[in-house]
Parts: sequence; structure tokens; C-alpha cells
Amino acid sequence: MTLSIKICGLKTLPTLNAALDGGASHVGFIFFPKSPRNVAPTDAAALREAARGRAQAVAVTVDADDATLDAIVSAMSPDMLQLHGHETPERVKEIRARFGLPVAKALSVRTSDDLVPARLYADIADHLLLDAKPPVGADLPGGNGVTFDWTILRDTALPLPYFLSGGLHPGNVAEAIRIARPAGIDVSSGVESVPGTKSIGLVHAFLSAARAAAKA
Ligand SMILES: O=C(O)c1ccccc1N[C@@H]1O[C@H](COP(=O)(O)O)[C@@H](O)[C@H]1O
Repeated sequence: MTLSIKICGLKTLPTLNAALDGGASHVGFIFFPKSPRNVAPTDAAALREAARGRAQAVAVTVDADDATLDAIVSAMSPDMLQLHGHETPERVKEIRARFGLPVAKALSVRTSDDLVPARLYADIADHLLLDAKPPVGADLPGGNGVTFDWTILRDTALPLPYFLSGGLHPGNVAEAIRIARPAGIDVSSGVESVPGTKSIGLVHAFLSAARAAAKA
């Protein structure tokens, strides 16, 4: 199986290079001012250039309006958009048509009921991204380091390939892959030393654990 591996919330060249050298297929940049991983479009553009030809650059946004998306897309030309808010199927369709880019729609998951809306995005998004529901009172819709019960994915046929995310780290990614068999995995806080600061050692450990599990 070819597993896509996304390292998200990158802000610096050394950590981007760790992700690229370790074999990440996707690198993610967060455009959400409340996040400790937020980057300015111009900074993301420089990182994106460094990744060009080596990994897909993903712009992560949360209920962004057209002007915000225009600024991000024109500054850094992402390969993919990750919509991590409450974007409706109509809004996802509009964004995909406006930019002509593949879209991953994030869904917040706690129980199998939370997978039901996936069908609404079947002909509209290119991928799903299944993240755990944020804890009550959390400031962020993602990047909270929370897992959900991966076994619910065994009994549910989803209409699109999906990235599994939420609370993954070097110590649990192999089990997550074994249970869920996702098309891709995505990590942010699980490869950080403190929120917003990636650890090169953890990035390498995550990538090698994920690559080994994908081969098993
Ligand atoms: O990481 C963030 O700060 C963030 C902010 C706003 C939307 C999404 C965000 N990150 C995404 O959250 C998931 C899971 O993160 P974690 O591994 O549990 O920390 C991941 O898909 C990130 O792309």
C-alpha cells in the first residue's frame, strides 16, 4: 500500500527539510491566526518553494472567505486545500471551482454518527480528513492532539479516500495504520516539543514508524 504521509503545521526550513528528507508526501501550512502554527502567506511561500517537486504543499484554512483564500493561493500556490472548518458541501464546491485545486474536507469525529456527513462530500471533495472532535472549550478546530476510536472506521465504507489525523504520534501511528488502513495519515502536535515547535527527532521518528507500518 502507498501511504500518503502529511506533516502539518510546518513553520521553519529545518523542520520542513526533516519532513522532506524523512519521506513525507505532503507538507501542511496553517493559516489560522489563533493557532501556534499559523504562518503568514509570504513565509509559507518560501517554504513551499523549498518543497516544490518533493512533496505536495497543503494550505490549511478554517471557514476562510474568498479574499483570504485568494491571498493565500496567490502567495504560495498550494497543491491542495484542506478545509478544516464548517464548510458546507456548497461552499466546498465553490472553493474547488474557484481555485481548480484538489480539496480535502476535514470532518470532526467522535462516534460513527460523525462519519454520516461524509457522503455529502462524495462528488464534491477529493479527500476527507478525519480528525478527532476538539475538546470542549478548545480554541482550535484541529491540532489538539486528541485521538478518536479508529475501530469505527473498520465498519464504515467512506465515499472518498481519507487522511487519518488527530493525536497521532510516533508511538501510536503504526497501530492507527494497522486498524484503519487509511489512504494517508496526518500529524501536527504529535511531532512537537512544545505547541507550535516541531521536533526534528520526532518528525523523523514519526515518518520511519509510519513507513515501516505501511509496508507491514
Ligand atoms: O494544527 C493546527 O494548529 C490547526 C489549526 C486549525 C485547523 C487545523 C489544524 N491542524 C490540523 O489538525 C489535525 C490534527 O492535529 P494533531 O495531530 O492532533 O495535532 C491535522 O489534520 C492538522 O492538519
